[in-house]
Amino acid sequence: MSDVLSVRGLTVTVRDKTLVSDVDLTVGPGERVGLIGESGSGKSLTALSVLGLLPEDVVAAGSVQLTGVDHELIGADERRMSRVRGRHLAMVFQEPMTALNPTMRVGDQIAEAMLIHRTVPGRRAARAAAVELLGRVQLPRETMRAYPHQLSGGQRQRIVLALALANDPALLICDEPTTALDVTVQALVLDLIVKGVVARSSALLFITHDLAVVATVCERVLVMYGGRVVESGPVEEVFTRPRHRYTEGLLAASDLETNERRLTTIPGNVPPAGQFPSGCVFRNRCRHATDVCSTAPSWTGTASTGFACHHPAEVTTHA
Ligand SMILES: Nc1ncnc2c1ncn2[C@@H]1O[C@H](COP(=O)(O)OP(=O)(O)OP(=O)(O)O)[C@@H](O)[C@H]1O
Repeated sequence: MSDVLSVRGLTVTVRDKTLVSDVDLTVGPGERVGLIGESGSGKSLTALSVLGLLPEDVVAAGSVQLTGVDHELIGADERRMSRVRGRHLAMVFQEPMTALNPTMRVGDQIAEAMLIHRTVPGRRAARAAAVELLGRVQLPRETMRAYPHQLSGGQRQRIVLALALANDPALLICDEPTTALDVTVQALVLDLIVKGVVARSSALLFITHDLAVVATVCERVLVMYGGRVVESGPVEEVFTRPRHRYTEGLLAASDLETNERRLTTIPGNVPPAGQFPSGCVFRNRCRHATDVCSTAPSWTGTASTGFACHHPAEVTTHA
């Protein structure tokens, strides 16, 4: 099957300064791809180029193709891009308030997103679908009547996720979606993002500087440095056998343990990397990332039955 997103030779410039150079990037159907790199490495500009949301003085060149859209996205005018965004391509940014209308009830905002793109037959169906979407992000029906300011940061980000997924986009782009959230709700929002894209077979491009999050959420990763992609590959491969010196440094500076190191520290019935059941969203990491499981690991299970991480707060089964 052909790629959902295909970025070829993307270069971003401001006046005579090149900020992103010759980036190639693909995301396959249903694939979850991470884009990592230090601050200023060009991750957000790459995403904004795909979304057609670059600031006025910043110019993108190259090619961006999206499945289901029969025109080139680079250089497409705002009229065309507004038909693509929210329908074929959706996004969740760091700050949920920037994506929400403060004067409108959130139920109406979700319903409106479907009505604008005519993916539902009418207002009644849109409201019913909005209630269902709220349920999928674990918010009660009553949330329909809430205004954004009446909700917590985590609840708002779940509304933004419901909005983003409302029209079953082929691709969801998340740029640091949990960075501004309290650590206690970060894991829940990440889990809902993964469940949301898996349920819809949507592809995911996930931007973060947090390697533990990439290991939890993504299957493949691209590493950016100085506006270029310097390394890419399956997450386990890049994180255990980095080829580029910058990736090595990034790993060393993070609190992410390599599979090898972690497996030697985890007692019990944990198999070597690569033997985890295919389709296991969290692979050999629990959703609590390194904080709890690497210091007090407690894994049980076998390759045939799946694995469970027994965290005090909850049990995550990896099947
Ligand atoms: N409008 C602009 N004009 C000039 N330079 C810009 C503009 N926007 C971004 N840049 C520069 O482009 C480079 C890449 O920025 P970008 O926001 O893509 O980085 P990033 O990897 O997403 O970083 P972060 O993780 O901090 O968000 C940075 O050096 C930034 O200062």
